[in-house]
Amino acid sequence: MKYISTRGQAPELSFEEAMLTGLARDGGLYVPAEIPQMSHDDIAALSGLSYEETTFRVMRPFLGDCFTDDEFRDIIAKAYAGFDHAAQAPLKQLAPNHFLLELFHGPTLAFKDFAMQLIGQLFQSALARRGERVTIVGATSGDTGSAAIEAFKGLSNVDVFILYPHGRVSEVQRRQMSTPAEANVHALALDGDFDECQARVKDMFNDFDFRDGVKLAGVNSINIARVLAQVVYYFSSAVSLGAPHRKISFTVPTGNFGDIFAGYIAKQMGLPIDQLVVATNQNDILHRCLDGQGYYKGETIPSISPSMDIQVSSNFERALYFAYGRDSGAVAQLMDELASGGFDVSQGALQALSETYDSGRCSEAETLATIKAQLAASGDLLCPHGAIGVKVAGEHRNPAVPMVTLATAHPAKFPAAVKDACGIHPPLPTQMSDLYDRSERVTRIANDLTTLEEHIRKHISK
Ligand SMILES: Cc1ncc(COP(=O)(O)O)c(C=O)c1O
Ligand SMILES: N[C@@H](CCOP(=O)(O)O)C(=O)O
Repeated sequence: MKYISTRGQAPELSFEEAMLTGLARDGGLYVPAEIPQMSHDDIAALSGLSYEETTFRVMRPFLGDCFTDDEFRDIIAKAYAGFDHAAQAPLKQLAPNHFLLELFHGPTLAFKDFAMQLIGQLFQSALARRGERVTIVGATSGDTGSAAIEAFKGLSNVDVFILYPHGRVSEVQRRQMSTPAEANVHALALDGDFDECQARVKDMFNDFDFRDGVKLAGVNSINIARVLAQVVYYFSSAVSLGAPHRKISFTVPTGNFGDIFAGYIAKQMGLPIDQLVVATNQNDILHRCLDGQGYYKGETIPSISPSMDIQVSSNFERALYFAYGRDSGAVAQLMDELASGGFDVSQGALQALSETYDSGRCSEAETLATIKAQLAASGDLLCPHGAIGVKVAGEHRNPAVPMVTLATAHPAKFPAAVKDACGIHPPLPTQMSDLYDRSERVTRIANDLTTLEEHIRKHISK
């Protein structure tokens, strides 16, 4: 199994190499050269299996010969042992044929734990075998950072630096990043927005002296292993609702496009997905683009769903790569145009995108109203991101096809917005009930590449 860059100018890599590399050296993103197929019978055979066994069967073909079956099973078992629900990703019925996929039962209460816990184990195993160490640098609008810190804290062969936009994450998200005491994890509050955090991370990858000097690795969804781990819950949820014998639709609260792109891969593998609906907040660049208005960056407006306050949606590059028929030259050209403001999508590619994705947008007022209405209707308390999914799903779904909306975070991560919506202050689960009492360790830092690189060089373990 080989991985190739969306921009076509970087070496082909194995799964393990792609995972440890992060961004391709031509600035592109790795994708599988071929997408493994699961037959109708392979999918039917997932029925009744544990989440761990489903992970093994869905992900195994992507790994090639990088890990043995026994190693991979052991890694999966460790990754999902800390989830607080026996089903890891349980489904709840919200309304007839509308289901909520709860992805917030991991240690940091967001869907990021599914991939991050797994790649934390994969990194440890690969680095120990190779006798190597890496410096992980990540950008976060709140959830990737906390999940990465949780997964990698205390490891001797990894230093982790997480850039988050100062003042633009929830207090719970910030504290999850700033309170771990382990010396190998570092929360950096950048003077800028998420897009600037992500741009500086990509700048560091594109500065080869720095990249090679500190042995840079990435755990954002630029890392294909992150996305592949997220493919699994599309299979587990669809099968428990009757796939492959019937079609299932999904609505995904979307920002950096990693989660919904995992749904696209599941569909390409053979999962009978009817609709894949992109749900955006007021930062609706993806919705406008899928609506045929081109991909043009605007100002990011802070919202009550801060994790989705994104204009430069990194994985959209992967979606474009497939929509342009794997034309890496065309993708490279679009990404050049994006650097100077934006681009129009060709008619053919737009047609391909619209055959795969539907999209909708949810305003701030609609998000609040959905939290309140869902609580009244079914007793379920949604986080603002999940609420955006529920609202957009309601507008797009075909009532004859089961719709699964992804609940990407626990409401307790965004208590102020939830309280505003319905008057309830969702309590933190007991394992983190003292989060507000723990002391914080954050470095405020300028949005400047040289300053960041100096800071990282100075603080990596020697
Ligand atoms: C809670 C939450 N919901 C939705 C998203 C959007 O997911 P993606 O960036 O994979 O589109 C994020 C951020 O990634 C998030 O943290
Ligand atoms: N919403 C994300 C943004 C980064 O996304 P990623 O999937 O590329 O890591 C966050 O919470 O940080």
